Amino acid sequence: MSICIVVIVLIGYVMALAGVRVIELAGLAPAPFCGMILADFGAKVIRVDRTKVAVSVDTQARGKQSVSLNLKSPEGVAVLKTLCIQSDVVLEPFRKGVMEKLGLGPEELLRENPRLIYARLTGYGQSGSYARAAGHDINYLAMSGLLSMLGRSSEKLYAPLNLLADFAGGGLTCALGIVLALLERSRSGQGQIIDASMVEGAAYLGSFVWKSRSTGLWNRPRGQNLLDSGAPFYDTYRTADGKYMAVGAIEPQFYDQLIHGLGLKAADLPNQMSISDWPELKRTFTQVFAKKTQAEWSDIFDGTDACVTPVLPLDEAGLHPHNLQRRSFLSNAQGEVSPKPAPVLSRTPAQPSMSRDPFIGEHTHSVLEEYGFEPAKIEQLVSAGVVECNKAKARL
Ligand SMILES: C[C@H](CCC[C@@H](C)[C@H]1CC[C@H]2[C@@H]3[C@H](O)C[C@@H]4C[C@H](O)CC[C@]4(C)[C@H]3C[C@H](O)[C@]12C)C(=O)SCCNC(=O)CCNC(=O)[C@H](O)C(C)(C)COP(=O)(O)OP(=O)(O)OC[C@H]1O[C@@H](n2cnc3c(N)ncnc32)[C@H](O)[C@@H]1OP(=O)(O)O
Repeated sequence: MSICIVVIVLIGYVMALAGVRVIELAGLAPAPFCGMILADFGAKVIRVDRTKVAVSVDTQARGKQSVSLNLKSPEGVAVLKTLCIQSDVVLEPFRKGVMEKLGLGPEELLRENPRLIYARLTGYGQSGSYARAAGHDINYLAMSGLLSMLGRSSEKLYAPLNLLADFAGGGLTCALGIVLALLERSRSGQGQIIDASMVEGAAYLGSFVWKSRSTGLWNRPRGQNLLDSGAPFYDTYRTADGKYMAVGAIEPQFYDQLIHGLGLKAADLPNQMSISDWPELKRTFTQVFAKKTQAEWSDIFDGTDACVTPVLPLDEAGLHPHNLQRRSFLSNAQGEVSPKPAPVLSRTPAQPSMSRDPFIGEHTHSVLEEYGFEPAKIEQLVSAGVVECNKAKARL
């Protein structure tokens, strides 16, 4: 309690998710992101790691605590139950059926804690013939329909990193589900189960594509439409120094500014929306952009409405004046740079931890004590190999 007061005094406000207790079972990429979002906005997130593992693959552990627990032992299962009974959210990233096999399915846990929000983040969801199949982002994106639209004309399909299914359709969508369930619980007093399928999350993210098909926006083959790199005014261009500019000059008034900035004359060019002329116009833009460096083009287009921006590599994004002004990126105690949590809430913005990520099992002892385990019981669990405690000092 006193620590809580000190924190509030230091930061001056209570974060949106303060007081929310989350148990995150360690997973690959989407669930760790979901847990990090919740931690950034004030939730207490305890990641449950396996025992006998030295290094975590969780690169999104900001603000989390780590408990190292062997769920293959009945005592380990009992410990997890105790943690979940006193928590608001459990987040599990396993294949369908894994939690039930451990005796930790939603029926068991909700029976013991009816206020629990039981979030299940999987690729294919909890039902359907693929529910138990292994998969990764690219598979989920493929099944969502969206991957078929990603890629340039006459090139093969391309998954844009593992951003769309794992993180947008997966971790972020699951976090939305958790926040919605918390909001609803404040009225009903009841928890519920969240079935977050990355196929469906990614598909939902693409609602614009589905619902704009009748407009003709996607009528042409892949890579030849307005927003899929078909249009010359919505694409990237290489500059004289091998860097790139991004062009998004869709509306006529912005397109005029693009043409002006490029030093071209509208009268010498085909109409902006003459699709048959797009390949030729693209060649013209390509030649023009290749004549100046990225910095020179930025000077020309900065301060205009041409919708032209430099394509920044990760290590330059945080140094751009606009991003610096908004402090869009942060640097933690290790000097590691990463994006600040978004969006920004006016009264209670996220206050991400600046500390290093937890070592596996670093908080086993303190968390178990906090959740009511006597020191002698903790020692017994350690001796039996049910939990592992990793003393941070030994690692420094
Ligand atoms: C494209 C992305 C994935 C990218 C991941 C990469 C970023 C990383 C993958 C490997 C990493 C590298 C590697 O670790 C080596 C280095 C380590 C170093 O520390 C860092 C550098 C590394 C090079 C490192 C770098 C990177 O981190 C990597 C390259 C994705 O798409 S992620 C999305 C995947 N899909 C899902 O999450 C959907 C839902 N889940 C599933 O479908 C399955 O879980 C999945 C992912 C298919 C895995 O299936 P698997 O058979 O392995 O597991 P499950 O069936 O779910 O069962 C889990 C079993 O584990 C037991 N268990 C869980 N917790 C505990 C515990 N505490 N104690 C005991 N046992 C536990 C559980 O009971 C299950 O057991 P059973 O099988 O017996 O039922």
